[in-house]
Amino acid sequence: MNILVIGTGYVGSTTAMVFAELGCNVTGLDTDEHKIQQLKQGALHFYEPGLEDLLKKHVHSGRIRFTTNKEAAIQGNDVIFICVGTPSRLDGNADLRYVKQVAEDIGQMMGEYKLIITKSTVPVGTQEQITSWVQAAQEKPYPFDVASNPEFLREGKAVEDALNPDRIILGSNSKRATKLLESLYKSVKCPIVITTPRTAELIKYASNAFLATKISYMNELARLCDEMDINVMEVADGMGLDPRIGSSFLQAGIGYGGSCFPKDVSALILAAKQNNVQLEILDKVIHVNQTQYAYLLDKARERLGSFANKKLAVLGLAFKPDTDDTREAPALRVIERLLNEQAHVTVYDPVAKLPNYPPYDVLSVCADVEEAMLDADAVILCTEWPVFKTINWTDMKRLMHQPNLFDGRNMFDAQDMNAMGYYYQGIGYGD
Ligand SMILES: NC(=O)c1ccc[n+]([C@@H]2O[C@H](COP(=O)([O-])OP(=O)(O)OC[C@H]3O[C@@H](n4cnc5c(N)ncnc54)[C@H](O)[C@@H]3O)[C@@H](O)[C@H]2O)c1
Ligand SMILES: O=c1ccn([C@@H]2O[C@H](COP(=O)(O)OP(=O)(O)O[C@H]3O[C@H](CO)[C@@H](O)[C@H](O)[C@H]3O)[C@@H](O)[C@H]2O)c(=O)[nH]1
Repeated sequence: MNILVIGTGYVGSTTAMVFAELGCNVTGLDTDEHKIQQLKQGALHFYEPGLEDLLKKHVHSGRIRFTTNKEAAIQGNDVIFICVGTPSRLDGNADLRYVKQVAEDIGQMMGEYKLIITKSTVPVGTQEQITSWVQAAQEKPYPFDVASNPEFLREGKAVEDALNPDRIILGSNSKRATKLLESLYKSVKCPIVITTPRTAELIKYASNAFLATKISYMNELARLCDEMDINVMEVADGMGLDPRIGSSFLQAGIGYGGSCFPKDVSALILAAKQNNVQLEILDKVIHVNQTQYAYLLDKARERLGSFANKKLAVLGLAFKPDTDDTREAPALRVIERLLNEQAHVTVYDPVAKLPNYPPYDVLSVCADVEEAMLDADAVILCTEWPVFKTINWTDMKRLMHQPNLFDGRNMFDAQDMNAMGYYYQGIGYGD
């Protein structure tokens, strides 16, 4: 089967790879000439373990090709996956301008039947909107279907998640589309849920919001654990053994970030408001998340007296390990606050770069952990990169001005760090 994937970011590139692995001929289309040039060489324009190797394999075998030529790409493929971004607008709603552009392009350029499938995360009702955008752009009424097939991959684990999904959600109200979609996914071994497009769209938001809720619940519980002198990780271990609760997403820390949870929780709250329903739990989920980084900084400020003229080393910029993505990363909020309070800030991340806009553009990422920690009054650890476990913390202590470690990801054992002479504070470790 010939497949067109529109948008070659995290989701688009991964989707292209999945269908090439399933034996389809895939075309990846993007408006960004630079990304397409890189992809044509088999080089990925973002960091995602394992994905580049698979892309290279399929680019070299000719299973995947990349282009910026919309017309040829749309006319040459009957199955089209929309994988463009749906960022937050200022009011918190999803910005559908890229999806609309793609729908209009398809409407204008199609010359025969197309199955249009939305993988981007889009609000309930978008399938109907896409249908009307395509129709409005058509010169002749060629037949088409629009289906919803939300994506559930995690950054850093995109290959694993996309090749072995927990479930495939197919939202379709056309028999022809459902049949085509089922045949596309026939060799994937996981439950396939066939439902309406609106239900599929809501399943995506409801899933992300639920996971975000688990995290904020644990983060709030961690604050209680600090007061009660209880280790929140032991509480999580005990809770997680109950299969009704499950052991994943119970890790307390400095809060969730990324390109999905923050925007999707806000978009769901707004969608509910527009339907006269207030999702009060989710309002609190956001509040806890937005104050969690400050909770860790309060502990650090208390210890140091103030941040003014102190040297603070921030370890980890990415919103989670194994990605270079810093969208909504808690580390950025930490850095901004520290700079506002006149601290000298150094930063180290093994992969991610600092944004090139204020206030971050005054800093640069250190070449190594040693450079970041030299003469530091404290370390604020924001991302649990495995490489931080391999640091020789005893040697590092000698480099520091004061051995204070504030661990926003609960990576280390408090007793071990204390034994090495560190003043150590995690989140929800007790005192
Ligand atoms: N990143 C994730 O882990 C993830 C996981 C599941 C779902 N999603 C959802 O999938 C969607 C895409 O996310 P992403 O992280 O891959 O986005 P991204 O920003 O990394 O990539 C989007 C790509 O679309 C391209 N694009 C924009 N307009 C275009 C157009 N008119 N024609 C062709 N290409 C165009 C951009 O140049 C960019 O390369 C979003 O809705 C997101 O919420 C993301
Ligand atoms: O117990 C936990 C688990 C995660 N996080 C944080 O939560 C954020 C999101 O992590 P994760 O969900 O692993 O990464 P994403 O790539 O954002 O993936 C989420 O968002 C994607 C985009 O919608 C979905 O496809 C995925 O299913 C969903 O997990 C990160 O900042 C993590 O540090 C915690 O603080 N504690």
